[in-house]
Amino acid sequence: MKSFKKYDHLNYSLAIIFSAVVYPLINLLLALVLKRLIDAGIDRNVNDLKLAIFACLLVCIFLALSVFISEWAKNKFVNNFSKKYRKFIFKRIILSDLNEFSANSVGDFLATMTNTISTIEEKYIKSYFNIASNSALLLFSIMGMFFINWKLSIAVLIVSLAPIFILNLLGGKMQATQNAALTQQNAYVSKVKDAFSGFLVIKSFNIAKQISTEFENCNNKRADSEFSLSEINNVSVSISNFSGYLVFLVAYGLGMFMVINGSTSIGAVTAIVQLVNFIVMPLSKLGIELNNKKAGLAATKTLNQLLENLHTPVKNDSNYLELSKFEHEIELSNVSFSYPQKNKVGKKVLTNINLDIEKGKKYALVGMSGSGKTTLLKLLMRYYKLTNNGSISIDHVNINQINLSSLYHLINIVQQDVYIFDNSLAYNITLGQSFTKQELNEAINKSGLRKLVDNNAAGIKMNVGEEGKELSGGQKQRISIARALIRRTPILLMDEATSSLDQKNTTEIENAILAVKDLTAIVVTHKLNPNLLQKYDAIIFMKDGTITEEGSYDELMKQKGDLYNLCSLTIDN
Ligand SMILES: Nc1ncnc2c1ncn2[C@@H]1O[C@H](COP(=O)(O)OP(=O)(O)OP(=O)(O)O)[C@@H](O)[C@H]1O
Repeated sequence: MKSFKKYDHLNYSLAIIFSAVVYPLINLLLALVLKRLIDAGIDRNVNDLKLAIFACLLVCIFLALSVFISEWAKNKFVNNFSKKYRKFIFKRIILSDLNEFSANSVGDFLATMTNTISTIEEKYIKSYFNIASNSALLLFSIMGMFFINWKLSIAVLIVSLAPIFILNLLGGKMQATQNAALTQQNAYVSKVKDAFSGFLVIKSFNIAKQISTEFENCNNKRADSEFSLSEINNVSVSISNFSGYLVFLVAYGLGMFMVINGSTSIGAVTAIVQLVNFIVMPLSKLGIELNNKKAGLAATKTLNQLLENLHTPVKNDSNYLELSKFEHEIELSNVSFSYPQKNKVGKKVLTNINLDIEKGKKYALVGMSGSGKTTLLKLLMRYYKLTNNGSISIDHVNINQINLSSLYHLINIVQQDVYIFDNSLAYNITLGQSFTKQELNEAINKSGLRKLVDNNAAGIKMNVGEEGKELSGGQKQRISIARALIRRTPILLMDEATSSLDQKNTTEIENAILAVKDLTAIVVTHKLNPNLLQKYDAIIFMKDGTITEEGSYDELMKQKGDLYNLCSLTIDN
């Protein structure tokens, strides 16, 4: 809890003061004025009785006020905690590196942002306050009882404390069961996510029945683990209830014996029974809350394990260089790369790549499937960091030393798989950043989206649906191209960005990119159109993770090497 207080110090302190100090104190006062009231009645002392009634009324008002303030402050704290903690976790996830993010499934993150955080809020945070207030209530009530009659108090205490030991034994089992329940809940969220995201595959391959069976297994395990949890809760509540009844029996029974033999008054027994209420109730709640806290702790551990694998974002980016312009060249020197793998060394995907990319030139990156073209672009985007093997620099500055936001002002990528947000067409191009109307129109025209905009009554405000379901594959790719063009970064990477477009549209878009004078572009393409390839300053040919040829289209065709062979293969087919 220590680390959670920082989310709202003021309301945390208010809640603790009112629930763990003010409320139990006033409660104790109520028992004492009640004793005065009953004894005044039995003594037939009207003045004392009037005074005691007035005092009781005042105490009741303060009691109600203190409950209101402590609940308000507690809810406010939980509310602020919930806002800030979710924001903090979301930021940690969204700012993580691509390889750290890919080490977990999206379902894991979804479950963390829903189930795990809710369990921490509901079980850990709320139980913390409840434990504090119930412990204080218990302590003040015991003190009051001892003050009124210590002998009766000892008997009541012995009966009250027995169930705590029994409940404590259940705590370990509770934590293990909660862990298991959380794992099942997370698996359930992942399964549901997979089923709905892969709806089209499920329909097309006729596997709805099999997926339903998988869901049923997962759902049964989730429900069973929830039931095990409720069973342990049920046992806790029953033990607490039974001990509660027993405490009343001892307080009333023994108290009345003491009244008969004249060692205490009826007022004192009533006050003690009133205080017993505040021993029984907190005791039964404490058992439950201690178990809740253990369950909440288990969720906190799960979340911390996930965060441990995500790097802490650097607050002060001053260690990194700001690069505001691209003036000369990108240099790849001895670049070798393997994708990071858990507990083993991954297969080498790139070997000793040496390449100079000059400002303003256009390069076509060509090669067989799996030869490493996409990987090369990913390294230029610094999605993965090169560690020992080689370096990539822009204008002689190693990209590992450039701060990411300034790097992405220089370089941008259009990928084959486009993620479309459930928002308007304009939002999907600007991504919520501000651009002028003219800039937006220019990007729409160059990416070939004009017809789509003009044919829709809502124009650029048209909603494209969840994951762009109201768009064709080609339209999604055009949006991705518009996203890159509007940003006018001096370096543009295109990874089969026109694969869903026909030859005419591909030619139009590639021509538009080739025509941008100062733009440095690397375009991965499988469409080996001689008319287009001739327009590139150079063609880079990749094979098995290495560059085997580099030169203009005419030079490479004359060489009759890899490009020639690939083009012949394409024409033959
Ligand atoms: N995230 C990854 N983890 C491990 N290996 C990967 C990963 N991504 C790609 N690879 C492997 O790296 C190699 C190169 O893949 P890459 O996607 O760079 O090739 P490519 O030339 O772009 O292929 P294509 O033309 O089919 O898109 C392949 O053998 C692939 O299996």
